Amino acid sequence: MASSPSGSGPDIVARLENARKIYTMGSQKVAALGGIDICFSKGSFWAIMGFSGSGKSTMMNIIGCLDRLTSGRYIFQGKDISGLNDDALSDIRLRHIGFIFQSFNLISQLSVQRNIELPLYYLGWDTNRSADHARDLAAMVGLEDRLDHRPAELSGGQMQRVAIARALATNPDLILADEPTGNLDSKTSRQIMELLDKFHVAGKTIIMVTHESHIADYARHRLYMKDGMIERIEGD
Ligand SMILES: Nc1ncnc2c1ncn2[C@@H]1O[C@H](COP(=O)(O)OP(=O)(O)OP(=O)(O)O)[C@@H](O)[C@H]1O
Repeated sequence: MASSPSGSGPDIVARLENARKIYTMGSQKVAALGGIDICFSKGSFWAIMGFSGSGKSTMMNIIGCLDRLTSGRYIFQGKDISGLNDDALSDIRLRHIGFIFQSFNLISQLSVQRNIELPLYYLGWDTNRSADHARDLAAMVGLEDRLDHRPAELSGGQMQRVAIARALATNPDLILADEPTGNLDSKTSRQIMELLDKFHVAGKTIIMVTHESHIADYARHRLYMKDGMIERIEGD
């Protein structure tokens, strides 16, 4: 089974159980997530869609360990991590999750190579080993001849390739992509999606938020959010 609201075992990367996130604004409460059950299997490729305010970012922030549930459980790699503190969550982010953002989020003062090496630096990798690995990753995304460039000297598509290489650097269990083609033209978007698809075919688990249905079509599962709930799931 590729995915389902229920499910357990080693083939599941991430699972939300009755996941609620309530924001309190004065006397008003907003259920950004209203009690969601969903499983993301290893090697699956998901697109999360839905209108503005439907809860997509909230769900990605929870899955990416950037925020905590108000109630319910978040099981990551078989472990309930709902109650972990900020340090433990940031350690999970560093070791197990790769992030790709619409605005690339590269460090402008650092070269392509140094940007890709950054998570390895935080993991304490030896300099030569991380330099070799960064060069291999740059080659995987077609940027082996841009290693010494700064982000400002790259096109948008090339910047997103650097971000993808950086997201892959630690060989994460999960890649989260937030509107990865939001700042790119249609041809470059296609190239970026083909690259992500290549990594999906190689076994990576990818969860992506997008507003664009032709981008969502690259995913094997499409999850539609509405008012903090899962409205429907399409795909095999
Ligand atoms: N920090 C916050 N404080 C209060 N309410 C919030 C907060 N973050 C989100 N919300 C509310 O939670 C609901 C879900 O927001 P969320 O950002 O998850 O939606 P979204 O689907 O990602 O929207 P968009 O497509 O516009 O990014 C919205 O009603 C929003 O106003």
